[in-house]
Amino acid sequence: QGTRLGFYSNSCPQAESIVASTVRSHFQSDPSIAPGLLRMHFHDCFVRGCDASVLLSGSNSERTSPPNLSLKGFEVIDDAKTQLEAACPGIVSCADILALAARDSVVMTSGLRWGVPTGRRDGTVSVASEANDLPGFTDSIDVQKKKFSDKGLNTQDLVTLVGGHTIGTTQCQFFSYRLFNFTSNGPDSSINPAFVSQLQALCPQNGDGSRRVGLDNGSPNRFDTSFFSNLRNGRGILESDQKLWTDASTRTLVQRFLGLRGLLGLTFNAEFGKSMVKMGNIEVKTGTQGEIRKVCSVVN
Ligand code: HEM
Ligand SMILES: [Ca+2]
Ligand SMILES: [Ca+2]
Repeated sequence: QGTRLGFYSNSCPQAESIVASTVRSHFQSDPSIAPGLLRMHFHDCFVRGCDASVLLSGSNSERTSPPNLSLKGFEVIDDAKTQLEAACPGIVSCADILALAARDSVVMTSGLRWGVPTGRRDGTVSVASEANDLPGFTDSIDVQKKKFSDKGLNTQDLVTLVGGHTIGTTQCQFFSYRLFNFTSNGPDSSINPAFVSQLQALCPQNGDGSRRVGLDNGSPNRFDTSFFSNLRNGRGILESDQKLWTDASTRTLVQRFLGLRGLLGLTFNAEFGKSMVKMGNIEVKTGTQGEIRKVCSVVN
């Protein structure tokens, strides 16, 4: 693939521990950085590969595109980078810092640890319109599958990785349209009726669209299978999430994560690491491609 475990073991042996301690200390003062960093790595990898293009600032950069406006955790990456430049100048890429920080974020929320292959190099281009490669919350399962397969990820990777919504929050504006006049008969019928009223109370019509609600209403701070149980119970928050249950082709995978009788079980936390390694290798730059940025928000 071009990346490998322990790429920095000789050139910067403290690299992984510096990232881990930085993530831990920020997490202790603000736990919301864990879902923030996981989502940021996904948004990086789906646009020009995992090359830290998402971190570049500028008037027409990816950061200015709608799905990236609510990304969180840039200051964590900058903090880790500052420490790494002091310890091993010019060695550790921003793309690797982000990949490691995403893994450490899952560990902080009680997920299973996986080894992150490293050796990514940083890109020099970031274009807002390319964020179109990212899936949207109204996308059908066919479109979600297509956007993942375009990046070399299969249907199992899709269901597994969207399971990242077991932590973190969404703003009301991304799902409140499901609660009121979704059809002429009212709310989206795939939402459990008892849950509709709870969500209406959290996100009233004409209320503050930037208010935040847990994507996994059962355990928003814990990396577990509760997100998949919710889908089974009509308690998915995003339209795209609930469709993983309403569509037969992805429902079986959700059922396998839930260990439902008669199906070959799949262990979510173990599969998550495997799919993250695949996602983390999307179109990576290695060797002499790209550069090692000195500051993660600007090219050298
Ligand atoms: C069909 C694919 C996906 C769609 C449509 C989607 C959409 C969204 C949306 C709309 C939000 C709310 C953003 C906000 O309100 O700020 C969100 C949050 C989040 N997404 Fe996804 N997502 C998808 C896949 C993924 C994947 C593959 C991962 C990670 C592996 C991921 C990780 C997260 C996390 C952790 C959050 C919470 C962010 C926070 O609390 O700051 N998502 N996603
Ligand atoms: Ca990228
Ligand atoms: Ca959870």
